[in-house]
Amino acid sequence: MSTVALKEVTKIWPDGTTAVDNVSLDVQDGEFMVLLGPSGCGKSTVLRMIAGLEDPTQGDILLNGEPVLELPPRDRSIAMVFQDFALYPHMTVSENIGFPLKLSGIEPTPRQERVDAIAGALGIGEVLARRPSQLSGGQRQRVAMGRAMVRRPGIFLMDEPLSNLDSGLRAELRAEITSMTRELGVTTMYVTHDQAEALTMADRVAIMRKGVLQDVGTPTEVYRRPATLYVAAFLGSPKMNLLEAAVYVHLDQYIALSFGEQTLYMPWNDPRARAVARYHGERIVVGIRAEALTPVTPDTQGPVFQGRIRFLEHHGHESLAYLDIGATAIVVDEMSGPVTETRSVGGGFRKALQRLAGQTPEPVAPQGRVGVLSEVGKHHRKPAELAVRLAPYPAIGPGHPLAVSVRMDAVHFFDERGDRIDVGWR
Ligand SMILES: Nc1ncnc2c1ncn2[C@@H]1O[C@H](COP(=O)(O)OP(=O)(O)OP(=O)(O)O)[C@@H](O)[C@H]1O
Repeated sequence: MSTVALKEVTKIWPDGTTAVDNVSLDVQDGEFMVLLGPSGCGKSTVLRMIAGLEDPTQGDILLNGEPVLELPPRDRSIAMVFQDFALYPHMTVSENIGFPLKLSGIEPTPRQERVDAIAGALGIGEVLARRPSQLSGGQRQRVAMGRAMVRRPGIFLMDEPLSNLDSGLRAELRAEITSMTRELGVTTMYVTHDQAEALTMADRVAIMRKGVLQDVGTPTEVYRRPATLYVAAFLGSPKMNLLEAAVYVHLDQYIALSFGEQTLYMPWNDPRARAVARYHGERIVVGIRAEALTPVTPDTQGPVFQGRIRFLEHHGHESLAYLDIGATAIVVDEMSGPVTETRSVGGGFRKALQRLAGQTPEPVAPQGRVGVLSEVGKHHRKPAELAVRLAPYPAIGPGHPLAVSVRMDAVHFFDERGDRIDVGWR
């Protein structure tokens, strides 16, 4: 059995950089856990601390339930593969893979049997007699993995092992790595900044930003129900549409979400209504993926945006239309956090709120809190270009009006800090 547990682990470098900030994470026996996040978010530091190559500043690391911070790397039953792996150039593939076994004193015959088995599993059985210089990049990476796996470690750590390979080979090796680790039942932690890699390979994904763990879940969970605005913005292609909306509650009837020129209504019996109602008179971020938008005829009733196509992108199997709907988009900056807006849009919302307030006998637009989003979140704003999926090469083009219906049950809500509003949602 091999499990990994990080307990409130923090790593602060001597220059004061906080690379990992209070991260707690449990990896189950045999699980394939992917650490996902942009460059510099602390993924490699997490792996290196588990391997024993760095010490945490605070917190504890447990392997199989036992604290290991006092254990040197060689006693942790861990194998690690990096992006920049080094093979011994003067040794054959077979000797490279078998080298760790030789070091531990395993006799030539059982050693060769294990080398042959792992080389077969990795599809490099034919090149065992070659030297590294006679291999392709993909074959070399397989040899590096073979060398790491041959000692049958309890835990396998991989740090962007495919990033030097071309995209075809990456896809091929992805499938091989996951099937190999599952077959061997080895607990794996895999670092990548590539969301496609994460979503296709992982049993669970842990998403990091600036040292902070943002979300942990199965690929379906983090994609369908992102815990934070950051995760919502990071996952998916095209990116989730993130629109700023003013919330106005008509008690026991519905909640109006005003996007400036257009309004969507959430019925009061929607399970998320009470959570969203707490933001009455405030601005929130509404996330809508392209797949939750369906082109409809302009006179369609219900939750519909009326827009005009600003531009089209053709992707062969589909086209993406980007619609101007008179709304404001929130742009989450991946690395440095949300940045200050460059264009004032507060007036639009205030007007919208006033308009909404006019519809009710008791106007309540708490001005003090309207604007919190720009002050606290400091998100970057721009006119929204609503991404909508269309059939390939549609007959309509830029300037054409287009109405899209919104699947309200697939809409996400985030507060000004970027936290999901409907808690207890998974
Ligand atoms: N030895 C070091 N001394 C000081 N700062 C460091 C050191 N190693 C890493 N850092 C910093 O710690 C932060 C996290 O780095 P880390 O390598 O863990 O990120 P990462 O998510 O793995 O990035 P990448 O995908 O680019 O490898 C970064 O700000 C990095 O500059």
